[in-house]
Amino acid sequence: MTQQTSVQVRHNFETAHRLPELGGKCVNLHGHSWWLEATVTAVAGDPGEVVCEFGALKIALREWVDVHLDHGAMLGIADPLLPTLADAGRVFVFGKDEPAADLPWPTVEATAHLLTRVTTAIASDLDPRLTVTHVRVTETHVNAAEVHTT
Ligand SMILES: Nc1nc2c(c(=O)[nH]1)N=C([C@H](O)[C@H](O)COP(=O)(O)OP(=O)(O)OP(=O)(O)O)CN2
Repeated sequence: MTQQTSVQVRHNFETAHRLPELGGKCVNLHGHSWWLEATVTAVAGDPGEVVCEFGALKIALREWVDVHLDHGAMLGIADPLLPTLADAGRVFVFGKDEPAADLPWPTVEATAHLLTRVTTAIASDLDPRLTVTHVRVTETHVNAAEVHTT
């Protein structure tokens, strides 16, 4: 029987986004208090073994989120507001900035995939045997997206 042990960390960020392709109220530039929950798994480790040290994982994850997203805006590359806002402060551009160059709009689903990639790179740097098995991104108290990897 293969056993897997996971650990989970959380981080929050205050970030605006705009989804003109969805229509309705999402065309307005608006902010959310986002939460990221990332689950990192060690495959077939010793049951007494530490999966990864929480501090190292959180420092790296918080740094990426805080430098790229926190108190900034997430916009799509095709957003007509981009030229106006690009030089006005922190703007993360979906459809352009890595690792979201293939994700055209900053939906909660795309944000979950972006943060899965970021967490995967960080976990891999800490220990190549780690995998990121679950990432949940919450944009409001009632809206969230999850990425599961197997
Ligand atoms: N599949 C998706 N649908 C929507 C997304 C998204 O990222 N993926 N995003 C939004 C908007 O960001 C919007 O802010 C949230 O929309 P909505 O839930 O409709 O609005 P409220 O937060 O005001 O929710 P209430 O339950 O009506 O209070 C929209 N859709």
